[in-house]
Amino acid sequence: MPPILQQLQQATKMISRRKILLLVLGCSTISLLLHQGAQLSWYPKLFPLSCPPLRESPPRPKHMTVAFLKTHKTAGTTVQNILFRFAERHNLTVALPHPSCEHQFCYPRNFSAHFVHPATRPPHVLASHLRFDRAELERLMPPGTIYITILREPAAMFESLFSYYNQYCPAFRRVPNASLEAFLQAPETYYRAGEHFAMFAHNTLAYDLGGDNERSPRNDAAYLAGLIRQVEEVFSLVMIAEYFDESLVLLRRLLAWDLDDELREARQRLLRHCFGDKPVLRPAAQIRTKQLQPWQPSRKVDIMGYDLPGGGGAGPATEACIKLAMPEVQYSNYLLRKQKRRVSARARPEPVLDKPPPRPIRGLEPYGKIGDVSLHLSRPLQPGLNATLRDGADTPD
Ligand SMILES: Nc1ncnc2c1ncn2[C@@H]1O[C@H](COP(=O)(O)OS(=O)(=O)O)[C@@H](OP(=O)(O)O)[C@H]1O
Repeated sequence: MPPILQQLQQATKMISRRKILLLVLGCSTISLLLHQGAQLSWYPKLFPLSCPPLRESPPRPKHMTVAFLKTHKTAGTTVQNILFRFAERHNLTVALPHPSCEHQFCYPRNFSAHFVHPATRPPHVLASHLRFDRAELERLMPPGTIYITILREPAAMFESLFSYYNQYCPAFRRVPNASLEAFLQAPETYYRAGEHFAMFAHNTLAYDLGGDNERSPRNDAAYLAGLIRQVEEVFSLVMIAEYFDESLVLLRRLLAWDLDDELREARQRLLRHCFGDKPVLRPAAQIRTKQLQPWQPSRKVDIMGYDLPGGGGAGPATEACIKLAMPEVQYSNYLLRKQKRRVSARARPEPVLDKPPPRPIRGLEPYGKIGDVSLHLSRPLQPGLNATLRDGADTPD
């Protein structure tokens, strides 16, 4: 090949190598800018391509109809307390058991709408223990109700059931020295299917969810798969006790409730004004404030709680603390009394007055006084308002 041609070939090779090198450099720079550009202060000026800031979507309205299936020993009381207090604050009706059903809607019977106290129907919120029955709950709750439940890792849950229902469940009562180890070594020695409260010793979660706790997944995998499918179909959220905080975040989002501030405020008030910075756990017998004594499943099991310093004493500050800290059984009773009064106030006919009432004096006590409201308000009272105001100042039994 003539030398000129050889030189030309070499020059072409050099140019292509340079081109490839430049191309590679160019690509790397663009890629670096695209991936790291956000951290470089000059990036937005060079590439004004970033998306416009997302416009904040308007807040969703709070969802006000909720049925929470409170399963046993799964941290459900905490959720129930949140729901009860939310309901009271928003003047919602809470479905509560008829007194003959105690505080668990006649558990272990299948839930029936007949178990609900008439003064608490139709409800917005339901959050007490019951055995799930979809058709009956749908008969009771308004259309559009969101269903929620909570589960817990079964071994921890069983341990909790064993100690709590030790004297309640016959299978546990038979175990010598109330020993969990002895029970676990030979459960069939102590367990009799079909006995009252037998479900606390065998597949409690399946039973609470309305399933058959005697069907073993080992012999009947299809049954269990079907039950799980039903649960997934009905419940919009299945909370998990081991992920309680995360579950609360999901609950709050699902219902569009703004719980953060309320929970933080309640906690601070409890610590600062009610129990002090280091609340002391006490056995129920040592809790002098009756409304704060937790419910005891038997004399042999001591469920602990908290007491107000000096047993509380009278006054609005004590009442506010009691309302915040009251365990669920007393709180259910308190809500029931309040809702019964609301219903009877609604049913009461307006009094027929011979003489018209004295004209209200404008400018005098514009906000009225609890217990003396009707004299000083410039507008006539709505039926039931007197009762509502008094309810706010009510002290539970
Ligand atoms: N936030 C949170 N996270 C995880 N675990 C929690 C929480 N709150 C309560 N608990 C534990 O739940 C057990 C009580 O459950 P319940 O409230 O459902 O009990 S009950 O069925 O109403 O009696 C009970 O379990 P044990 O202590 O193992 O008995 C509580 O300690």
